[in-house]
Amino acid sequence: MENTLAFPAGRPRDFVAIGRLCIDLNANEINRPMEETMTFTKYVGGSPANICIGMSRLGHRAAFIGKIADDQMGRFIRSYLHDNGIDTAGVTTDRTGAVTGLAFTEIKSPEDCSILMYRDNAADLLLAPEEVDEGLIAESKALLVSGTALAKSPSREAVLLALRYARKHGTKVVFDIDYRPYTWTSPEETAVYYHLAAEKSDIIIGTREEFDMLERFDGNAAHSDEVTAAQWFGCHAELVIIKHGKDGSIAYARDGGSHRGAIFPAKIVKTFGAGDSYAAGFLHGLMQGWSVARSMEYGSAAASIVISSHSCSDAMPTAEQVDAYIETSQHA
Ligand SMILES: Nc1ncnc2c1ncn2[C@@H]1O[C@H](COP(=O)(O)OP(=O)(O)OP(=O)(O)O)[C@@H](O)[C@H]1O
Ligand SMILES: O=C(O)C[C@@H](O)[C@H](O)C(=O)CO
Repeated sequence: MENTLAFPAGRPRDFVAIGRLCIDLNANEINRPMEETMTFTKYVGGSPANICIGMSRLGHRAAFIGKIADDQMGRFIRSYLHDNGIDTAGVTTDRTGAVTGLAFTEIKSPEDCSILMYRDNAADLLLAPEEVDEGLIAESKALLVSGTALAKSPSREAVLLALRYARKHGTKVVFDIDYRPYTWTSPEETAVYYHLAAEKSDIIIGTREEFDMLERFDGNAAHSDEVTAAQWFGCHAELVIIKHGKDGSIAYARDGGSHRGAIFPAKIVKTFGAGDSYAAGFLHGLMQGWSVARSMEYGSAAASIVISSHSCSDAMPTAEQVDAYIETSQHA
């Protein structure tokens, strides 16, 4: 299954992400409920932030468009992005007293993990359309849109404007559906706004459940991956990737090709972070011009590295780490 995606050439930046910047507080006392957890380790979090950090770790010139709180957590996030080589010129600071979203993670067992979200008055959802830098998008080969940023205004309008800029400048749009129920008011609202983004996207990545959210009004009652792919090829999509957890992933191309990606073995600490690291590894491969199958393999290896780690952002691997993981796994 060949990679026919033609990312625009000759641009100063490879990748720009728009959306959530938050803080992960991952339980240190794992394999127990959060009621029994007394200490946490702080990491930068937020799905698009994790993916952007992953892309930068893999050697890409990356930037972020978002909003942080005017407090210690906001300053920590900005410093971390900067220290990881990410251009933060597009990250604005809220001046209204908004706070940083917190993601408390509970690791009851390697397979039983959950996230307790504190998202009231989160700064990231206050990103306004006039704060979206058209030049950042025009100068980038790809724009990553993370679905949760569509959950509330004015972030919703900011994302829709970013999509317009991307289409105007030929910047490839990657829509990571990223459904997090805590921010939405209803599944119907979610489906309507997800649709507006998916219709303008070149690559759509999501789990089966996330596509079901997106396609709520589209009659895919059988939850068919093939029906999902065909629907989005009718819009702008060139690639549709459906993630299936430990059962791997499947990719469909507009030209009719498809490929089922396997997983790599992992000494799982926690399962979350798999999607973000998979997306970073997969997009890295596509932007290198690799085949879809090899890109999926890279994403899967990156995912296994991150789910074998305590953090998401901190654990995002370099290309050398992914290469070594693949090499070791193939000889195991
Ligand atoms: N238990 C596992 N073992 C090995 N690889 C896994 C496992 N779970 C997920 N992966 C890999 O990560 C990819 C994405 O995982 P998943 O389908 O859970 O996405 P997600 O739900 O978006 O992840 P997240 O939990 O970060 O939200 C899978 O397609 C697979 O390649
Ligand atoms: O995206 C979120 O809000 C949660 C993330 O911060 C966390 O790292 C995670 O769940 C990654 O998938």
